[in-house]
Amino acid sequence: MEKMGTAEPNFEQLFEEKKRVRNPFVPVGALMTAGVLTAGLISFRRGNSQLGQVLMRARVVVQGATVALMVGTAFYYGDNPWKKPRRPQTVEKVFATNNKHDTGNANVIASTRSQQIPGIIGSTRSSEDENVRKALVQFMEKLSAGHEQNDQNRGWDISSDPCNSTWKGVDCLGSQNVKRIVLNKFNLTGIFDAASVCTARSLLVLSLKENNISGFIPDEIGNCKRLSHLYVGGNRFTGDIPDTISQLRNLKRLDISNNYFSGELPDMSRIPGLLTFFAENNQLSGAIPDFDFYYLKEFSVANNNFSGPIPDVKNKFGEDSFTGNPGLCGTLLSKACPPSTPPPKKESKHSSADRFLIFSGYILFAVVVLLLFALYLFKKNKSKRETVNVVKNGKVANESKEPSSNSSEFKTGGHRSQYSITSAEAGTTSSSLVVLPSPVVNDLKFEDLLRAPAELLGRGKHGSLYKVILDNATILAVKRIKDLGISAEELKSRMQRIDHVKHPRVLPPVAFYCSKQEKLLVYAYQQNGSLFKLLHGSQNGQVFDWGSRLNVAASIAETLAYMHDQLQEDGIAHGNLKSTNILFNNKMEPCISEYGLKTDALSRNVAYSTFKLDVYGFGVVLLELLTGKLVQNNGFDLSSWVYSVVREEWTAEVFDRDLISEGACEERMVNLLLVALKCINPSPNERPSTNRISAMINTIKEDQERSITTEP
Ligand SMILES: Nc1ncnc2c1ncn2[C@@H]1O[C@H](COP(=O)(O)OP(=O)(O)OP(=O)(O)O)[C@@H](O)[C@H]1O
Repeated sequence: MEKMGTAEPNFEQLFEEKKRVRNPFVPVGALMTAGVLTAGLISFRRGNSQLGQVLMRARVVVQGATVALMVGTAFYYGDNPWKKPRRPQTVEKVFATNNKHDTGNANVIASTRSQQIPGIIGSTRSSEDENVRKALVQFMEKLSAGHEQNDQNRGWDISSDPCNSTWKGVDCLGSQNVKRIVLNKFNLTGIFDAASVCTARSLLVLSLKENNISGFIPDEIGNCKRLSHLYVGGNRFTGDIPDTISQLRNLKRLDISNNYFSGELPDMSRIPGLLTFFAENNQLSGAIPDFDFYYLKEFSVANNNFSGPIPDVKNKFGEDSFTGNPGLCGTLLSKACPPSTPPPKKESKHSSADRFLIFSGYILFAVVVLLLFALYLFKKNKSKRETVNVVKNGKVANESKEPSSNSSEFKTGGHRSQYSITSAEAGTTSSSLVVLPSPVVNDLKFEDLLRAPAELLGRGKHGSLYKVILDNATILAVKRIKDLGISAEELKSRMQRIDHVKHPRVLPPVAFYCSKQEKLLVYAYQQNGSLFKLLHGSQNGQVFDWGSRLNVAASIAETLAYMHDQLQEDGIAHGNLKSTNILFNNKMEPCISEYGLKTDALSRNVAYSTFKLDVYGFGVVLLELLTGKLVQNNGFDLSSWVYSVVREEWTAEVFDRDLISEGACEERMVNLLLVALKCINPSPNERPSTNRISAMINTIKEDQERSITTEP
């Protein structure tokens, strides 16, 4: 069930725009300055000295500043006049029409993207094509600068179609858009015009290995949003690796080895699912930044100038990956790190103006917090005087003697009645809240939950879900379960078992509460929403492409297989797997939520069938990914529709039209469909194990990867 609740960011914001700025305190600082100054001015002008009214006014102004802040932040994520280019722009922007693609303006991007879908807007599509062609020719001219033998640019000619002719190194992989550019050992001696090449927004693979290309990698590389493979190893690149590289959320393989890159690496942990990182033989320095070592398969930073401790590589990489960095220490290199030396600090890359804004941001932030705190104390005192807490039939209600506009403003728990628990219960059972070890909350009290305002997000068949904001601004999702049917002790051991198994892609409960009247499960709130929302919510013209869907399928299959393996003996399956229970964490990685809530798996037979139910649920998720259609009636409607279409041999009709327009490979989609059909087999015994499913999907993924990396 997907309804109500706060508006979630759209796909574009999540995947692309959101990460453009590293420090939001720059706009925050400036806007708060404006807000607080305006507050002061208003109060001063009206000559009002009553603390309450001044505070009230400040509050209004702060709210205004917050709105301005949101607008300002959106503005900042686009073309922000404060955001000065960090590094010299090596490539001038040539085509005015293309420049608008680089503005970061979501609307412009959305409209230009829709133009890329063949057949939607015919005439704009051809002018778009022409722009891409021009930009690509420009890219090649700059790459091959000064080489006579490169004339005719290896068939890269504005008058011909890159997908239909003789453009060397270009491949559209059966679609109408450029997907792969492989120019390895082309004796290229020019510079890398990322702004131009990234005009081809469908580009998945860019390989420039073993040439003599020099200069920087320009910031505009961040515009190649769909890039999954970037190989620039074996050139003469200099300068630092641009921060924008960490905006390439689809990047799987990155090779920058054997160049002259220097400076510090950006935060690579922001690229979820990076499989390869080769940076050996450069002059990179500073600490090795965070990587998602859980997923990395190949990694080397050997022969650079890195310093500080080697991060936890989860036993996946050995000494070879780190040798040749005299400043590095750690057990891998048999060189103990000095206990008191903190890891070298990253030097701030902000300009002094930025630093000033950040600093004033912090100060003003503190001032605003103090003001709000004073306001809070003032209101608390006031309400003590004016409000009587009346307990009726065990429910708490607020009754104001003198209802006023001011007092009503402070009844923030407007939705609270839906969530509130009898005061008698609150008073006697607070010790029953079990808080599991987690970085999300460490000292959560039952009273904190009761006190916090709650917003109903949805009412599913297993209960209701509330978004709860604690006093310290931590946001939680509290599931109020109906008919749990097990004792507090059983729930406790089940939750602790799930927590103990720990998989980074399973959202563990952070706390739970179980009494006769109430069963609550508390999770960290995931701002990025669910797979359901991504597939069926408003995407504002954004693309959830085949590669991303396949990654979600593979990742969930792998996670489910692990959980089933670990919890087989305990008989704990998920029990209610569906797209609303697949949530995206802050790195946009898909995570399984509400694992183990279905609690009727008590006998071996029932447990077995619950595991098979998970397989069915996963099959329906696969069908949703492939068809883009809504699930109703527990997936039964969707699976019977798919069966009927497949039986009549209209297989292509099954697939989401967005996938077809994107040019996704039909053979691989059919293969995934076959896996889905196996999973939804009406006979549970015929359904494959999750290990088998994961292996089958990985084969499709490898096949996909091979197809885009194989050189033409
Ligand atoms: N931890 C969370 N953070 C953010 N959103 C969440 C979280 N857990 C669930 N949601 C979302 O809140 C909405 C309501 O969740 P709820 O679990 O009530 O729905 P459901 O999965 O359809 O119900 P049920 O699990 O009872 O069948 C869903 O859209 C779900 O994706």
